[in-house]
Amino acid sequence: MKVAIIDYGAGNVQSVLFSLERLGITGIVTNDREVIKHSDKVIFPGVGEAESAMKKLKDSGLDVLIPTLKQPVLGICLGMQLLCLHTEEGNTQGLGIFDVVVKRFSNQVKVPQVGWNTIYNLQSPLFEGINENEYMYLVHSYYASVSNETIARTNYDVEYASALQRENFYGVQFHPEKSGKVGSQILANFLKI
Ligand SMILES: NC(=O)CC[C@H](N)C(=O)O
Repeated sequence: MKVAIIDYGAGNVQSVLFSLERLGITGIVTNDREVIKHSDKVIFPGVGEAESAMKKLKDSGLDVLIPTLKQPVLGICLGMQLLCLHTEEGNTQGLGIFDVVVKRFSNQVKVPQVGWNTIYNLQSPLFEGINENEYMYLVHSYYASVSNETIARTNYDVEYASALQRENFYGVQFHPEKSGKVGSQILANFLKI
């Protein structure tokens, strides 16, 4: 199985690579559009700030490629946010895969959320065999609003979409690669889709 990890200079590709290796898969870290296009699965990681990350994506022409992909694609954290319509972070237009806007948590809570929180209302094959209210690791100041594409929810300041799916596109706000055994199970489920 060929799993491409999109390398656009704004992703935590190494921890994703290690988490795949623990599952017996050697990921291909690449920004080569042909390699990504012909892979069996695509992981779109991301850490950092949306505006500069989107610029890096555009500089490498990956903003045009990603929406055309037909194989399963998993956006992680900032990767998921960039697949949405828009994020308030830097007033950044997203790729518009998910019909969702990304907003900033209010100042009623400590921002960014850093640490473990539960995911619940689990749907989709991504969470097969995963119990409700499992703890996952999160680091973020912005969140995707709940919509009909929501396949998991988390509550911090507000109830928000901690996972999204539309057709072959999946997104998770949490870091499965940093969420222990349950995180590995979610990645294994993605690889089986
Ligand atoms: N860890 C991250 O990359 C966070 C993504 C985004 N900057 C947010 O704060 O929500």
